[in-house]
Amino acid sequence: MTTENRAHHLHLRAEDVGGYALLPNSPEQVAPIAARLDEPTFVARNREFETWRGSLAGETVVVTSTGVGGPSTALAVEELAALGVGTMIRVGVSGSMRPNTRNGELAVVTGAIRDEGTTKQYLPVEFPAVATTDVVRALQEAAAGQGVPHQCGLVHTKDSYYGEMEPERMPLAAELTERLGIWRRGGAICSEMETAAVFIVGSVLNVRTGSVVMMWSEQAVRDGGPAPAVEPLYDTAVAAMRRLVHTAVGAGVA
Ligand SMILES: O=P(O)(O)O[C@H]1O[C@H](CO)[C@@H](O)[C@H]1O
Ligand SMILES: O=c1cc[nH]c(=O)[nH]1
Repeated sequence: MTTENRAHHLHLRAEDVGGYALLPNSPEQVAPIAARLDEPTFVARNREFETWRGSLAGETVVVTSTGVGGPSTALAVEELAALGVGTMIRVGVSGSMRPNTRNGELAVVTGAIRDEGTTKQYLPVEFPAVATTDVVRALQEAAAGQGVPHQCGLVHTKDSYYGEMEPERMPLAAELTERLGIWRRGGAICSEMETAAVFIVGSVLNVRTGSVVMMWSEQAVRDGGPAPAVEPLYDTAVAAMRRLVHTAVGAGVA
């Protein structure tokens, strides 16, 4: 905490947050997600961390950007948890690892392959990075309820975007390519850069966590074509959070 009782990196105070957080990656994604909450208000910005606050069924929900990758995501989860947030959902974009995935399909993530460095400073690799069951269920029900095509499964979390996109360019080309093949054969459905940190830091701090990521099809990634529309992703994440809030306050799901 800073001298003004603000979290060191997020610049938030305990009274700024409630029990729930949605975690996109980029500051530009925060306001559009917060616009789906009641009474969205800008709260703070420092470095890559921008936070807006709103509410669902009268409960405070914050939307905070995590920045790219494990280190900054771990900071965000740590500081939000210290301020009292107990439920967090990552909301992002990923590259599909399955040939028949449609461009823009969602992945409701059940677990993450820890092919990154941050979480190894929390728990040994034998410890699984898994989502919390009721958050997974809320995300599945929200996607189904909105008619959004989705798959449920494992995500690959890595540190090097270009190591995934252009492994052949790297000195470690053979190893990177082999490992990507291994994750595919093991059943990974897509690849991104933050979910393992959300799940592992969440486990250590006793936070409920989930992750929903939109998948670029392999062809769209290869073509560098336009990104699929993110509205179904944002709608699904907010609808899932609404379900979790309604369950907690004992109201029916709207
Ligand atoms: O679309 P977002 O959520 O930023 O996430 C994906 O895109 C970034 C790389 O371009 C990585 O952070 C990866 O996880
Ligand atoms: O393929 C992709 C697309 C988005 N983000 C990633 O990390 N990988």
